[in-house]
Order: sequence, then C-alpha cells, then structure tokens
Amino acid sequence: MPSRISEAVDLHQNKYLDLNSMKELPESYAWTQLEHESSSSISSRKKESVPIIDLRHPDAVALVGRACITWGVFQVINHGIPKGLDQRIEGQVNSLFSLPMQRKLRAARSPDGISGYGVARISCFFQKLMWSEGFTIVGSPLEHARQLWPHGYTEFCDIIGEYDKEMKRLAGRIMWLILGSLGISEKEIRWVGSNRDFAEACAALQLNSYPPCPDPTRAMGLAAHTDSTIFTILHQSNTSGLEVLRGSSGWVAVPPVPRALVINVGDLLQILSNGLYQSVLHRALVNGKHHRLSVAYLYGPPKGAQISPLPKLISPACPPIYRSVTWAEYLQEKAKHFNKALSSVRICASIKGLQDAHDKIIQVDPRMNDIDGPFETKVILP
Ligand SMILES: O=C(O)CCC(=O)C(=O)O
Ligand SMILES: [Fe+2]
Repeated sequence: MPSRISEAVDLHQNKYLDLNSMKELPESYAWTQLEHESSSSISSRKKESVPIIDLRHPDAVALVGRACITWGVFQVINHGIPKGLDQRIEGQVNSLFSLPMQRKLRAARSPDGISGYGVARISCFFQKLMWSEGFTIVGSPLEHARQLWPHGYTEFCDIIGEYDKEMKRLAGRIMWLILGSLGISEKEIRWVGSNRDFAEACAALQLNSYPPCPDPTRAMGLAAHTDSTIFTILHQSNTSGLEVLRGSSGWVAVPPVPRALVINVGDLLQILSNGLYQSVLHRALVNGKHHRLSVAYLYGPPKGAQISPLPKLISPACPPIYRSVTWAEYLQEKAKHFNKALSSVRICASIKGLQDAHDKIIQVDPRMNDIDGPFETKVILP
C-alpha cells in the first residue's frame, strides 16, 4: 500500500506532462463532477454580476468599499494602464508557454524556490493535478529569461519591467481607494512612503496558462483558493474561466471585459480590515477550444512590515480578530494550512458571518473536507 508521500512523488513524476499534446484527460487530472456542479447556474438566474468600477467615477471610493464588502472582487476600467500593454504582455506570456517543454524546464522553479516555471503552486494540497502551467516572477526575470530565450530575452524582460511598473502605480492608487473606503488616512499606515506611493510594497507576477482541454468538465485549471495578498490585480485573456464563490449563490463567472482588470481582496486585506473585507475564494475552469492566459499581480506589504487589524477599526465592541504577521510569516502559515491559514492567525473565537476559505468550500462541496496536507512546508504564493 503506497503511503501518501509516495503517491505524491508519483504525481510529481508526472507533473511536467505536456498538456498541449494530450488527446485524452489522464486520470490524475480528472476531478469529480461535484466540484464543478454549483457553477454559475444560480447566480446567472439571479442576474448577479461582479461590479465593474470606473476609476474616474467621482464616487470611486464608495463603490470600491461596497464591492469589497459585498463581493470581495470587482473589475476596474479607466485604470490608466497604457493602451496596448495588456496585449503586449499577453503576447510575451503566450510565447513563453508556447516554448517546447524541454526549454521551459530550463527555467523550472527549484524545489524550495518561488520563481520560475512549474505546476500551480497550490498543487501539493490536492490529490488531482490541475490543467494549467505557471511561471512566477519575483524580482528580475533576467536569469530565467536567458534560459528560455538565450538569443532574445530582452523583449520579455522589458515588457515585464514595464508591466510591473504600471501595476505598482495602479496598486498604489487602489490602495488609497480601499483605505479611503475604510476611513484610513496616511498617518495610520507606516509604509505609505514619502511620496505616498507605497514605494516599498512588495509584489510578484504570476503568469498562468490553461491549454485547451480534451475533457473540460472533469478538469480543473486552478482549484479554489484565496490569495495571500493585500489584493491581486488580474489580467485575463479573452476567454472565460475565472469564477468567484459568492455565499449561497455558489460560483459566479467573472467574464473577461476588454481592457478591464479584476481586483480581488486577499487574505492580508481581511486581516488589515479586521474581517470587514473578506478575501474571495476563486478558481479557474478550462475549456475545450481556447487557450486561456492570465497575469496576476500579487500585491503585498513591504518586507518586514507587520500586518494587523488597523487600530481605527478596533474598539471594545470590535476587538482585533487576527494577530500581527509579516507577509513572509503569513506565507508560512499558508504553506502549512492552505485555506485554513486565516483561522490559524485568528486570536478571537469564531465570529458570526466570518468564515475562513475552508468552511466556505465545505458548504458548497463537503468532499473538499479531506484535501491533502502539504507534503513539505515551503513558502507558496499566492
Ligand atoms: O487565471 C485566473 O483567472 C486566476 C489566477 C489566480 O487565481 C492566481 O494566479 O492566483
Ligand atoms: Fe488567485
């Protein structure tokens, strides 16, 4: 009888299957039907859709606040990202994932590293494999880009650099909208920076590829998770797949809107807001025809900054729910507890209406109660 560990190793030996060349769904990628069942049907009947916010709207602060409370996710338009940059980054992401597998493996993520090419980093928590490939960039992509394109890596690095810069600027703007909606001023955050631009904030870029799948109803692109960020800014190519969990309504699709970016509340914002803005569970489904791409900008605090419920949101009637953590400490918790990580940093007993991601999943799919533990503890993003 193989142990859990050796089964995991078997899966890992399979982990670099070239999804593009597969004509059938291997059993190791076949998820149960139930995990797809609650998809969008109820919400589409109710005609609920994720809010789209025009960042030039005079009431943008209030709109962002309402979206954070009611959905934990919204799309933004008129965000100021230069026209065409979305298509240029998508072109680079496409050319990266179109490289032959042997070439991509030259930039493989090392066993204890974060950056580089590989399967979804949350794979170690699930018995089944996900129908996706990823490439994570923390800091400069130069070393990996050299491996991927020995004779032409500068274009990739330039476009990644430009995208990163624009995302950082937009993230600063969204921070102010979110903080404004919570009634927080610059005096109340230590790491706003002298230019009020959160210059020291840290971030990672996560490139995702979901090739067309021979049996999409049984496959899972990226399983349900919350991001360990303050928030995430996601560009998705013109193919649907992203879904968010909306209370009793079940999974709601977040359709691609030309030029819009999806912003989702992450676990660290749930801590900062003392549970007011809850991180949203989301997943990516795949389809039989189209290759889907996404680019996630995972935005977090500066290295070493302590993240705890903002003092202004705390009162005797409303004590702090979470203890203070740095981003690195929280990532360690996530690596150990995955969707129960927020509960692991909770210092208050359970509060009505506040559940961690794990409890929310169990409500829609009780079978997800027995997801695997991590086989080794290492820092994972998101
Ligand atoms: O591809 C998507 O739509 C979701 C990606 C995502 O959730 C992530 O990278 O954390
Ligand atoms: Fe995510």
